Amino acid sequence: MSADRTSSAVETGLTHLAVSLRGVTKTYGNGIMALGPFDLAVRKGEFISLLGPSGCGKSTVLRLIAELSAPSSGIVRVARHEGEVQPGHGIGFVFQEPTLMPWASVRENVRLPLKLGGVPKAEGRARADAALASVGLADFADSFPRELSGGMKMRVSLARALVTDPDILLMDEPFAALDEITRFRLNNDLLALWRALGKTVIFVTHSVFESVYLSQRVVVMTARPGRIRADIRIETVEPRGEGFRTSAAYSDYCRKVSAALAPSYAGQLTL
Ligand SMILES: Nc1ncnc2c1ncn2[C@@H]1O[C@H](COP(=O)(O)OP(=O)(O)OP(=O)(O)O)[C@@H](O)[C@H]1O
Repeated sequence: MSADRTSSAVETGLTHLAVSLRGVTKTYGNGIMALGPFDLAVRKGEFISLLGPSGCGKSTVLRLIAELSAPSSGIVRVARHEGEVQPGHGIGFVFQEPTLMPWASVRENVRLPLKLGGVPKAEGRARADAALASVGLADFADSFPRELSGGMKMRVSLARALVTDPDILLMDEPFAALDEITRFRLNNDLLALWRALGKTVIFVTHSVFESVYLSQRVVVMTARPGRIRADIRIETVEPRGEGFRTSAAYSDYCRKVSAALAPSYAGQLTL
């Protein structure tokens, strides 16, 4: 079966949902069964994290949603705007590596998706500058990637994903390579952006702490083939900030998520 994608949210039956995966499996050409059966429903505007052991299929889930890969069985549905025709159009993807073009300015890196989409240059530059401003890099549009820190490069990557104004942001371990202070700052900035822009975010991470801090729901997966082991709602006073990181509720959620991730280690987690 192939992904089921039609041109409007009403037709896909996804009135309140941004993404729906039902009975989805994925077996790669080499015979590895990466996923499933896997079921997931993500509400519009929701921030969820996928957490699970290495190789359990987290990136595979993102690739299926972005239509970079087709399911072996089951149905993948993604809500679309009326009139949206190109696959992946309403989706922004951020990877662990910023993958910037070293020869191009920051502005031109961010403008790339618009350039590929045929948006006129002046409009593209204005939109790239606005996206850069939204991630705090208004003053770096004319810089080159080699002049930026790791955290700033990741901000550029985020701006490039946001520049097309996607409804859904897929983030595959975006902050894993950054030092902890930079990571915490980017966590807070991402939350502020999410609150301001109302995007649906599906965030892959290996970090229990990061998943609990960021998400409204943490979806814990089993080892390959990945299935859902636990779906844990994180409820706290919003907007959450640094106070949440040091709260008893945060520690309790981290323990709960760790217990779901690796039941045998749960008792050893000290915070
Ligand atoms: N294109 C591919 N061809 C063959 N096997 C693949 C392909 N992509 C992924 N796999 C395999 O499928 C499994 C799931 O991979 P995936 O990258 O989705 O896991 P993951 O949970 O994101 O892993 P990690 O946490 O290590 O990044 C792994 O065993 C991987 O080796």
